[in-house]
Amino acid sequence: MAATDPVVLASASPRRSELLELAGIRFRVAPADIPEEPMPGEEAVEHALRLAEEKARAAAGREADGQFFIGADTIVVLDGRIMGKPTDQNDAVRMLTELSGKGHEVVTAYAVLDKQSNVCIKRAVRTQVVFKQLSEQEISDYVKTGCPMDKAGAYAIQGGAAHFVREIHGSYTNVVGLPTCELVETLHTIGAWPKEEQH
Ligand SMILES: Cc1cn([C@H]2C[C@H](O)[C@@H](COP(=O)(O)OP(=O)(O)OP(=O)(O)O)O2)c(=O)[nH]c1=O
Repeated sequence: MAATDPVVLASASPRRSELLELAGIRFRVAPADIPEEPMPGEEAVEHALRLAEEKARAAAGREADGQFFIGADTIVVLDGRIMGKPTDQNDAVRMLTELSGKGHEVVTAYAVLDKQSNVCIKRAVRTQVVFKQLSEQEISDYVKTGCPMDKAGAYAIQGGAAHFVREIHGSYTNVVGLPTCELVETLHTIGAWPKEEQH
């Protein structure tokens, strides 16, 4: 298989597709639906790395075509605790109330699997985010938009929660769902995306 074949993004996240498009990478989408509950005693970064690899391997196992598979997982970590997506609107209010006025970390792990050689490069990137103090009204208005429901930590930095963010240290795209600077480096390393294809 030629190294110029499109990579396969094992993700249903429209944000991840947009970020790959912006990076000029040729890809197609083959979502992987896997259970995302943390295992007992699993630490945050370990959890995200495991899910990223499982997503890449699930898509690779199912798809007849494709050599390089990208899986990713984004979580919000507050005081060492993992926040995934909210289960309902009350859960979203609870998460945003906890994040209000504090700093937290957004971890996105990705895995790039070469199906031919079974080489899998994994990496977790951390971004520090500080929220301003949020009022009950701000939280309730934001949750009513429905935007938090499919987002880790119940917020989208690229959407209606942009003005909640007082500080960000590290990769912005990592918070949105893929650390594209690091991912592009990994795609070069594994031979999935030759430099001459860059836009
Ligand atoms: C913190 C934050 C998360 N998110 C999103 C990125 C991810 O799509 C989502 C975290 O859920 P994930 O389980 O990482 O991804 P997903 O279920 O959307 O897609 P898939 O598993 O198929 O790859 O939260 C934002 O869009 N903006 C943000 O500011």
